[in-house]
Amino acid sequence: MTSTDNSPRPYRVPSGTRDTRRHTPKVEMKGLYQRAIKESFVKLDPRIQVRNPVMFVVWVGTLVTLLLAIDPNLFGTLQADVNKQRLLNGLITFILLFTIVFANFAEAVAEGRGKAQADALRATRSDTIAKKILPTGAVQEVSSTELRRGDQVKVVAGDMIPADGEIIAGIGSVDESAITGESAPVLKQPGTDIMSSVTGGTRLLSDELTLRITADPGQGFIDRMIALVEGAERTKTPNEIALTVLLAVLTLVFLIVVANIPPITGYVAGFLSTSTGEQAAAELRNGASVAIMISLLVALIPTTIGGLLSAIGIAGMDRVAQFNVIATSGRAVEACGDINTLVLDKTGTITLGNRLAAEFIPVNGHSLQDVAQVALNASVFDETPEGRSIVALATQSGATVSFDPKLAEGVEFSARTRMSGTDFEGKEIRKGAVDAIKGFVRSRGGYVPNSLDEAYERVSKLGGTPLAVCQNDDIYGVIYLKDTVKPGLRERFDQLRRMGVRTIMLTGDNRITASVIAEEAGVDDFIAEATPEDKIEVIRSEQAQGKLVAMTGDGTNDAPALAQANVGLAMNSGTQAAKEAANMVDLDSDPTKLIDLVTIGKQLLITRGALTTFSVANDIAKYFAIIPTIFAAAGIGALNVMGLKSANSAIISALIYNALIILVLIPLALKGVQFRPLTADQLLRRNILIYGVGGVVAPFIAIKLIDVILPFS
Ligand SMILES: Nc1ncnc2c1ncn2[C@@H]1O[C@H](COP(=O)(O)OP(=O)(O)OP(=O)(O)O)[C@@H](O)[C@H]1O
Ligand SMILES: [K+]
Ligand SMILES: [Mg+2]
Repeated sequence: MTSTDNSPRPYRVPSGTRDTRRHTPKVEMKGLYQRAIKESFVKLDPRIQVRNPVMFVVWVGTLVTLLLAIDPNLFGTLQADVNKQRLLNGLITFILLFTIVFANFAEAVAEGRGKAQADALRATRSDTIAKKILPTGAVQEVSSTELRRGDQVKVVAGDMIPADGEIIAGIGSVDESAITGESAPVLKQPGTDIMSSVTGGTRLLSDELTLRITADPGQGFIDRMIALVEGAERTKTPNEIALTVLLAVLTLVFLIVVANIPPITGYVAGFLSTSTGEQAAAELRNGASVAIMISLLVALIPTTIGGLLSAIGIAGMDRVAQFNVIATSGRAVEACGDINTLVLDKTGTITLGNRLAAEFIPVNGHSLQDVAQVALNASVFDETPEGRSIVALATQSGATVSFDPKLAEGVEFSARTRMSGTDFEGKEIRKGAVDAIKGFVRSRGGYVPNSLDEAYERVSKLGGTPLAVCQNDDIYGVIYLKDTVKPGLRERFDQLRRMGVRTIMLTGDNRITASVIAEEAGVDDFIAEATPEDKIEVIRSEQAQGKLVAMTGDGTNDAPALAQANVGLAMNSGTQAAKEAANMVDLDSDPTKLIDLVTIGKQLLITRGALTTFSVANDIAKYFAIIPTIFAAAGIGALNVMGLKSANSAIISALIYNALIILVLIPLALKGVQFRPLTADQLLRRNILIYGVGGVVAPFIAIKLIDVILPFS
């Protein structure tokens, strides 16, 4: 028989700290910045700029100031030195151009990592020769691009797996480092939900597999990954659209404000020319020239957030990818940040998942040897890790299979019956959930001894899974399947609670076991004896209360629930059905990663909120810094609280600050603001305090400094 050493659910014990769980990017960072600098200029294309209303206003403004640098009197004669005006307008054009270039650079750097990753992936996707199995049974060598969904192929050790597929025969170890970056080989085998699917572009290291192809050319997992990391499918999320609309409205408001300044200054200048003199009036009219008004407009509209918005979104998806999770959309990543309820299954998610047989407990007057014997007979065909561990323990206890397996028939485990077993010579041998076996025995006129409940309670109170074993109507005993709660989970659930996320454990196991494990792991709630239908029902009822639900799963019977959840995280080791239903796939098959994803999603939302707050606060501060200086130039000095040198110096300083702040904030946009596990309300208050107040103060200080440094009079 197979040994139980190979636990098919790979699990790395979480260290609690994030960085060891994070994968170092597999991409070459060298050249990324050079490429981004080049891209920053390519992105000046108006067809790209027009997608971002705020930056497009800057783009149009740059064009107009460029024309004004060539002919300063384009919109009417100014009473000023033409060469001086030309120089000033040229300088403004230059700063505006770099405002756009810096914003482009932010986006290009954010995209760069994905592009490099896509190139690395593309290299693995080269055409390979596949051994196609013809209907006659003969094997024909064809190009992998000729394979279609439903074809069968043979793969031998050393071969590249030609396309995504489901194993129908054979067991083998696969090197999946091309997609996961993890060099340890992964054992693959058919039958069970777990580990039966393989990905095109990975390599078979040992043995031989027969596959059924599940994806047409260009539709495979790696193709999808390339499209995703490259951002080909990146569309604005609903949140991003809402924010873009808000920013466009703000831009319009400032456009109206700025457009009203020249009439006002013109009116005031009229007075000045008769009272103070013609010189002051001219100063004021020049101060409200078209080039200056464009500069003012750019300084006031939310260019900081407008320039960084897409970089923040791309970086969020990238952070998810660095955790080895493939998200199908930016929307899925954002949804993680809004999650209220996290649904986790017990076995393999909360516990280590290698439920191994630890003990046989006889009941009903049977001997230990009898239980081992019947348990072995019941498990001969059971390929689940539980089944194989029972075979191993029974064999250790000296039991041997007492019939010819060729004459017997296996009864596969199903989550609905919660039983599995063997039929031979008219005997029905079963093992399964205690309730299920009780029902089975009673329906055959059998009797349920009290000692069964004692054994059942003993195992359950230890947090173990009790399986009852019977032959026909006779209950033999209980198998104690031992499982361990993963270390460090309590802290992670506490953290989620502080973020306002409720955790629910779902299990097919009995109530006592469920409550013991729930207590030990520190989840908020649990549901025991859950059928696959119950899983969807739980998600639906949470959603009916207006909550956003996330769930992890790996089995085919998890697929409907994964599709129903707002965030469905499928394990890469799981079935194709689960992976297709989910909107995220974890390449490491570590279900607790959902906790990291919630953190990443929240951080994405907070980063966007923080930088929006900062940007708008900045613009308000700039308004009060610049407007008074324009009037001060005409001798209305009381308004110039900041004591800036001149109207021109104030404008240029503000513009330089406006461009540089984008560059300065790129690292923050890409890395995300510092994250604390707090509720949304607490985070909002914290953000307004730091980024709102900071956003008002920063420009005053920075503009004053630049003004002092600038060689203007
Ligand atoms: N191989 C098996 N043979 C017979 N019975 C089993 C087997 N595996 C599990 N059972 C019984 O069926 C119940 C449901 O198992 P299943 O693994 O489907 O649970 P689940 O719904 O996925 O929840 P979880 O994985 O969180 O425990 C188990 O609690 C156990 O009593
Ligand atoms: K601005
Ligand atoms: Mg399960």
